[in-house]
Amino acid sequence: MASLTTPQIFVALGSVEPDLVEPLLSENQRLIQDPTAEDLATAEAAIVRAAYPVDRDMLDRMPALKVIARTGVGTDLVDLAEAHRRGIPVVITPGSNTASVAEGVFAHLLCLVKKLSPLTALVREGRWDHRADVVVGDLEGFTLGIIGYGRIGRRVARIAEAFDLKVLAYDPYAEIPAAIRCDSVEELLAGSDFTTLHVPLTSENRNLINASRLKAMKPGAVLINCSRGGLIDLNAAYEALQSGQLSGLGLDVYDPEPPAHHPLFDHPSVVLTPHLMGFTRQGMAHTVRDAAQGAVDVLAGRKPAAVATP
Ligand SMILES: O=C(O)CC[C@@H](O)C(=O)O
Repeated sequence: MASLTTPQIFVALGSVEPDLVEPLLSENQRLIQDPTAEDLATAEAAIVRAAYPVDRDMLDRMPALKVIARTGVGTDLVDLAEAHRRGIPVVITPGSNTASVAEGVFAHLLCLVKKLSPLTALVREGRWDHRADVVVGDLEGFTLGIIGYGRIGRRVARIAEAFDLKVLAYDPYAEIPAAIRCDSVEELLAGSDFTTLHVPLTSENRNLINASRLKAMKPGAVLINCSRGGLIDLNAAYEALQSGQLSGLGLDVYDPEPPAHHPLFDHPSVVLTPHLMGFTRQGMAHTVRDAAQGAVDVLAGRKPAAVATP
C-alpha cells in the first residue's frame, strides 16, 4: 500500500545521477532533479554539485532544509556561516574522489610535458617531417611542487614517487616530512619544475598564483590547477605563457564556472578540461553516493561521516 505521509524531499542542485541516490532513500523519501520553487520550499535535503552556489538567497528559498550535502570537499560556494547559523549541517565527502583528482593532475602534466595535443595535430595533418620540432620531455628527475598537502596533495606525492619525480610541498596547516617541506610558496616555486595546487579557495588565497609568484617560478615551469579556479590570476598566467616563463598550464577549474572565454584558452601550451577531473565515472559514483548517504544519515538523526565547519 502506498504511504499517505508527505514524502521527504531531496533536491539535486546541479545534476546528479538518480540511480546513485535512489537506492539509499527510504520509501518515503524522494529525489527531485531540476527542482521548482515549490520543490525547493519543501526540500529537507539538498545534494549540491561543486559549481552550484548555496548563498543566503538560496537558503531563504529552502526554509525546510535540514541538511546540505556537497559532492566533494570544496565548500567555497556554500555560505557555511549562514548554514551554521540556521543549524543546517553541511556534509562533505572527503576521500571520495582523491584518486580521481590526483590522476587528473598527472593526465594534465603528462599531456603538457609529452606534448600530446601538438603531436596529435602533426599526425592528423600528415606533417611527419615536423615531428622533431615539437620537443617532448620526461618527468623523471624533475621536481614537482605540491601546494596543499591534504588527501589529494599526498596522493599526488605518492604517484610522483613512481615517476621518480622529486617532490616539494607547502602547506602551513599540514604535517609534511621535513625532507620535502617548504616554508613558503616562493621557496616551493623557486625549486619546482612543475607545480600543482591543492588548496581550498578562500578570501585569503584568491589569486594565490599572481604575477609576482609566476616570476618566482623556474623559467619554463608548468602549472596545473585541478583545485579551484580563483587560485590563479589568469591574465598574469597568460603573460607568463607568452613570455615563456610558463611552458605549460593545465586547468580543470575556472572562476566562475562555466568560464567566459579567456585568450589563454587558445594558447598552444594550455590544456583545458571542464571541471571533470574529480567527477570521473568512479569519482562521481563515490562522491554522489557519499553525499546522499550523509544527507540520509542527518535526516535519520545519525552522525554523518564528515561535516564542514565554517
Ligand atoms: O563536480 C562536482 O560536483 C564535484 C567535483 C569535485 O571534485 C569538486 O571539485 O569539488
